[in-house]
Amino acid sequence: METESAPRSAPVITCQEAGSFAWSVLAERHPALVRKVRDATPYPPERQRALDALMAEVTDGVIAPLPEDAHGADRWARWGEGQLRRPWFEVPFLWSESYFYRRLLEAVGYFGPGPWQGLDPFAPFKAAELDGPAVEAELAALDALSGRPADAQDQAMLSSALWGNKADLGFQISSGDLDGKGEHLVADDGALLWRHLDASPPGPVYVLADNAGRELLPDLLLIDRLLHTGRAAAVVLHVKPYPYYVSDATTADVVACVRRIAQAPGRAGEIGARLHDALAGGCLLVRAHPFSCAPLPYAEMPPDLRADLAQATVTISKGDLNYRRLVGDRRWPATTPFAELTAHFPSPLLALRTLKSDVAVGLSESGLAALDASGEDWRTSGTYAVIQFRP
Ligand SMILES: O=P(O)(O)OC[C@@]1(O)O[C@H](CO)[C@@H](O)[C@@H]1O
Repeated sequence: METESAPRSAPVITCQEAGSFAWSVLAERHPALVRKVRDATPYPPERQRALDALMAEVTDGVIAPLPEDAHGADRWARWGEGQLRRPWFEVPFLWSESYFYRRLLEAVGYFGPGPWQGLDPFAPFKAAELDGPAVEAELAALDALSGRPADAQDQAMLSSALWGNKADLGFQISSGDLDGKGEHLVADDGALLWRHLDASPPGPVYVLADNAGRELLPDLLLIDRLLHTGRAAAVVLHVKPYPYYVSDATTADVVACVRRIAQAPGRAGEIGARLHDALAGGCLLVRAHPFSCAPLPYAEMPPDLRADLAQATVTISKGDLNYRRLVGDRRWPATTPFAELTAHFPSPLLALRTLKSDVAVGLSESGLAALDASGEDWRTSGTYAVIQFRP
């Protein structure tokens, strides 16, 4: 039985159960991703052999450490204590999925030395998304928005940043769905964010970024709104230090998105110019901390990152993976309070997340009952979302 002093616990999610969502990621999504990476970039035979070896290891082998001289090998040896040399499907899902991306980069020679160093294996997918017609239409819609009342503009920016999270390329590999039909917000603390910001002296707002392209574009529009309305004195955007989870944003992706917005006509172009100036002037700061690609929950963040985030008026966390890392990738009862599981976080916190994995918390009893009665895969379909705030 839970007592007041005993911290909550719940089983950690692993990939062991055949047919489970986590199992499908390792058994199906990752092989499909490796095929796509090979189709998109003509890697030479030795790189392809390394990819084959990785896939064989995931299926039949045990988790091998990185070579001793590999980029971040020490860090990964530390993060891997208790997980290395075990079968891939037995270790925590959060850990195996994250390490898979690190090993994929090793296989394609991303960290070098050598001629393939620095080539983002996911860049072709990210670029195609940014060049697509949907982006043009989304940016053009900003012209009509500028005539709306200020609070409607706030809401629209928050909502776009939330639903932009559906635009995750890893998710599309298995679902093929990005049309936005049947979306439902099952927890909405959006008003609490605006109230919190309006009641606080303008300080730094932190954003834990998720995907590039069609998610990062609305994130940047929201960032501009926070800066332009004076609610944020500065914004600190935490991105990934290297390509990760297919479409996760790196500094290069931020620059590409700001360029794309600035090239658009009308209001979007104006916002793009402001974002360019905010970056150049130091009001919009980009950080790429190694822990952003760690296979661990945020409760275990290192002291330097904790001290950085503690300065935030509020931290806005984007996406499913960040959410799993915030609350812990466990089979929590879905009514477990969000505030309780995120009490470890060093600043007020807002999570914008579409549900794309088994973790769900902070739901009401009645909301949960309705979701369970829907007969849908509501935890993983990407059509349900939450906006959850913890002061
Ligand atoms: O963090 P994001 O981009 O919202 O989602 C990442 C994701 O696609 O990856 C995992 C499975 O691969 C799931 O947690 C989730 O569906």
